[in-house]
Amino acid sequence: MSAIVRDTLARHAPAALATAALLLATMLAGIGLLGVSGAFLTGAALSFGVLGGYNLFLPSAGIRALTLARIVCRYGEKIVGHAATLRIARDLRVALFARLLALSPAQLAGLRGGDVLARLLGDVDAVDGVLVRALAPLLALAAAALALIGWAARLDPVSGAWIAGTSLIAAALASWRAAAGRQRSEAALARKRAGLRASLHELYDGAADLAAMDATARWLQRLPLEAAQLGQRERRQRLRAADATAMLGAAGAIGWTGLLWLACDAALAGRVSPAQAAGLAFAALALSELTPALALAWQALQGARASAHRIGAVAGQVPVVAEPRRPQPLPASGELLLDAVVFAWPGGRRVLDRATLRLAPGERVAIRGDSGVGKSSLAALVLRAVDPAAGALRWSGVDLREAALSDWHARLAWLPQEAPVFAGTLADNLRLGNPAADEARMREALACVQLAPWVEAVGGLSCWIGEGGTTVSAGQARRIALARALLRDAPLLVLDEPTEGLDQDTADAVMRGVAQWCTGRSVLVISHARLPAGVVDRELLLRDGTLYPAA
Ligand SMILES: Nc1ncnc2c1ncn2[C@@H]1O[C@H](COP(=O)(O)OP(=O)(O)OP(=O)(O)O)[C@@H](O)[C@H]1O
Repeated sequence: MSAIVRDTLARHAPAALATAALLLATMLAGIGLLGVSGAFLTGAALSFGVLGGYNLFLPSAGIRALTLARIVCRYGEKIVGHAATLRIARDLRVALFARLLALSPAQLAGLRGGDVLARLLGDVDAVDGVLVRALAPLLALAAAALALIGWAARLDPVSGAWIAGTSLIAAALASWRAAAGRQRSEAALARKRAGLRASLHELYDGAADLAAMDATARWLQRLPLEAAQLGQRERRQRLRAADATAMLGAAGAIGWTGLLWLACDAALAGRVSPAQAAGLAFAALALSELTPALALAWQALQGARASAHRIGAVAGQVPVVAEPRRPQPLPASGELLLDAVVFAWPGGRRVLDRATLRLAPGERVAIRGDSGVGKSSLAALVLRAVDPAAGALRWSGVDLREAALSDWHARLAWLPQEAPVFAGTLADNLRLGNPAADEARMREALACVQLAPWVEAVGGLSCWIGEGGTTVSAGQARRIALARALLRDAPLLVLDEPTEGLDQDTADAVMRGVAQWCTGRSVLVISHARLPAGVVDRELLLRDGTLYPAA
């Protein structure tokens, strides 16, 4: 089982035990209720007409007490169990999300976006219910069976042995039905669910492109097929659960018929009173009614194990960028040095080969180079999304591998190549860069990226922007993301293609504004475009993994 699932469940073990205890109390109250009722009715019927021959009050008080206890315990079990389930879901999602964040994009590259979402939602759902749907019922049922066996054995050892034997057979039947190939089929089911979710996610994400390519119909054809396959598997699972339940029900009925015969025999032989024999038979009946739940509990356990495995497959990855044991303090500002850096993506060619760059405090440097030459890879190294194979990146002499990631990221503002625009107001989007930025500062940043007239036209900073920037043009979205990066109060800015998609005049005006805004801060600009004079202090060309002064 994955460590984050094990640790999360272990943290909630007291709640799990409380749930199992309440469920056990509910079961015992139910068993006792039927047993006492059976004994009461039989005793009362047999003493009919005998004045003062039967004490009606004690059993009827017992019945009332057990009824009340059953209701209260059931209520308590629901409250405690569901609260624990929700807390487990919360903790697991947070822990898994934190693990996902620590992984480099390359480590998640093998997973479809929808699949990651499926692990965060569907698989966590399957695991969080393991207490209420599987562990608590299994524990409580075992304890209730033991309690009944103990009581029955004291009353009549033959009946006790019979209940013990039939309970063992029921448990063996349930685990046999759960074991054979079940783990594999639950894993396949979880994979199919994730696959369908991922396809839907991609359909939604790429709807415009699919429509433009006239490929929507072809894509849509896949969905019913995937849904049908999933439906088929789920039906098969349900049938298996139904047949295991029926099997357990039949075993329980046969076992109970045998017990009825044994109880009558014990009464006739005078080993127990008729009322006790009836109590025994009815209590065993209550237990046999509970045993079919074993099948569902086993199935929930297997489903949770398969999902825990899927969560572990993602969460168990070791982040390629490790945090140092004893982080070195990082100066607030300083020189960035790429010192003979060598880097290759896993399985790829050397993208950087002893690349060296010295970026003095307040200096602005542009890096140019052909597409695919490694400019964004260099930015990934600066961000420490990955670490170099040889050489080092240093900030004021401190190797970045020796510093805490959060400390380093606090010194950075980054505009990625595919910067997202989030659903919310323009102000919400800008404050992601700097939560303390006031309206005047945000307006200045927008003016710097040549968006001031547009902001007035759309009604100000409270203008709503759709998810992915659906209500703004690509160039506007790019500039909103750039303004967000500018607002961040960091000594080093890394801007990856800041003017992509802009016309030359606007691009030049934006870059002049950026240069002015960033006076005193270090800037690393990755750009295909020629920058206007004065925007950067130096231009470098990345070729064959090495940085050269640009001509
Ligand atoms: N996450 C990644 N995993 C594996 N390989 C990658 C990854 N990112 C980039 N690469 C590879 O590294 C090489 C350099 O890519 P990079 O994105 O750094 O180039 P670039 O100069 O920024 O290109 P462009 O100007 O087109 O954005 C390419 O061959 C690319 O396929």
